[in-house]
Amino acid sequence: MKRRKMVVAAGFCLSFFTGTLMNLLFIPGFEHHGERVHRHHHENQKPDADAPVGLRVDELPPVETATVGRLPELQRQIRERLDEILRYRQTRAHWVGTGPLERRRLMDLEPRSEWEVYKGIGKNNNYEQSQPTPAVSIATKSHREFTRESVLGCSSIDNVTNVQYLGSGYTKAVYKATINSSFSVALKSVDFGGHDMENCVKKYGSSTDCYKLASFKIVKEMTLMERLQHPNILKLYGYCYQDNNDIKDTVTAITELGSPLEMIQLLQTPWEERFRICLSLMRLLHYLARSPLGSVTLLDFRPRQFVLVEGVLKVTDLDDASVEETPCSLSSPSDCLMVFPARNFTLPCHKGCCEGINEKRNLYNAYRFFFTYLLPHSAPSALRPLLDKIVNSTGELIWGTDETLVHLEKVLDIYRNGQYLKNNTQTHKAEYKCVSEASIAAENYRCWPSYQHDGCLLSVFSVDEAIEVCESHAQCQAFVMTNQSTWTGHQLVLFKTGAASMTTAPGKLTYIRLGAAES
Ligand SMILES: Nc1ncnc2c1ncn2[C@@H]1O[C@H](COP(=O)(O)OP(=O)(O)OP(=O)(O)O)[C@@H](O)[C@H]1O
Repeated sequence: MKRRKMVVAAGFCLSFFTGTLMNLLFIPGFEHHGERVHRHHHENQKPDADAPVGLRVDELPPVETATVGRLPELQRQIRERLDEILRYRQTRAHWVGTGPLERRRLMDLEPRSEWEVYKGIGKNNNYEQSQPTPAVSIATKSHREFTRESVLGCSSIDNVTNVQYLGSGYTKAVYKATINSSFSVALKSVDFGGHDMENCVKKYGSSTDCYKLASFKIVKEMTLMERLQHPNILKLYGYCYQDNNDIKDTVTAITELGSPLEMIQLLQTPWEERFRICLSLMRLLHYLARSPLGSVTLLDFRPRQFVLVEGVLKVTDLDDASVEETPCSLSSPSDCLMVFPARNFTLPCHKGCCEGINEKRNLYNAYRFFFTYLLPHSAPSALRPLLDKIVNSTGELIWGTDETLVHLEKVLDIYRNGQYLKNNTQTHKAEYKCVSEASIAAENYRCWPSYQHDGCLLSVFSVDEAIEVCESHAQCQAFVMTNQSTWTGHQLVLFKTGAASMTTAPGKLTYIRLGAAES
């Protein structure tokens, strides 16, 4: 009990700290740059920078400090957000899971007052009492075992260590924390000092209600994480409701931990890794186009909405996801106009809805934020025509997610099987001597794009490809076939300027260019 209070206090301090940090870091124009189409948008949502023309976007009224008579409006917004969450939870047609959160959900949806329904959403107090989290076993279990068997709750985050601030956006603050000294998670909560809370309190003067509105974004995100199960959607491990000093029932989502996507850094990583990100993204969009909840669009598609987990791209920010179809009438073609900064598209109106608008918006955003930068750049030359076709077809919205994914999977297949290599009939200029169980300790040189900062570590399909690479580098006199491989099964090879520092190394093979210094 005492410890819980301390954690609550710590949580409050963290929120305060984040808020202060965000205030210090606030730069005008920091807001969103994704487009937005949503019938329930209102002034407490993030501002639209390039919302599509012709689609229904509410006007954002100026922020006012006068709060008198405005609370019913705030209540309406809370109600709308709650209704949206309930819609996601009530879509039973494609019901997939039977996890503990969902079992709680069925109990939670018994008709009660609005406040009770709110408090019931995702609240796991009963679950915690009936099935205490086996804290001791956490240390010995893998993520998969761990999350399949248990849902994390307040008791799991009571004694977290290594708490580190990861980032924050308009509404939420995210921290990295270690549970039981062994299991790293991300903790997401409402940022008390964030723009969302600050603007709302300024306008409506009720921190309790503003918190409720903001926390529904986290509840929506948790609901979607639970309903949309896919390897490229961040896993929800659990959640905790606890009383804060001022506000009752503050919610913390406990999710899989990732690392923020740094586009500049990505441009410097090997093509194979960048291709992996694009393929992960496409697999995600393919799933979202026909998800159990319908066709889901990510209204805010900036790279910062995604994180990397062991090289795999996963979406983390789902509070701007929407399954709403855009209504249209045949007499008004502009209803289905999608406006992006560089170009516009008009989609067909079919049975009162803009056909495939959610899927197409995701695809074009994948093109403009990811594919153009990450796909063709420094790809194996034999794959360039295929990759260019993928980039062009998504940029023109010629293909849907099905076809785009088929083409990306085909690229993966060609790459995995080494079919991108030129016919190996060509003879190599030099002869190489193979020394088994050996490696070269020093004699490194730098190359680009290397998997290692201070050496030339590249992935190859075969020894022949390694020889080709070595012959294309003026410094290369030897190379070590390591026993490590990349996600495609390609082998990692360390290229060297010589073999003077050769040592015994089980499992590794060293190739020395004949005529190179060996002593
Ligand atoms: N699971 C995670 N692992 C690592 N970092 C994360 C994780 N979730 C979020 N982040 C980081 O925290 C930041 C804020 O999280 P999030 O996007 O959910 O907040 P938000 O308030 O909805 O932000 P936005 O204004 O972009 O919508 C993200 O940009 C991301 O860099």
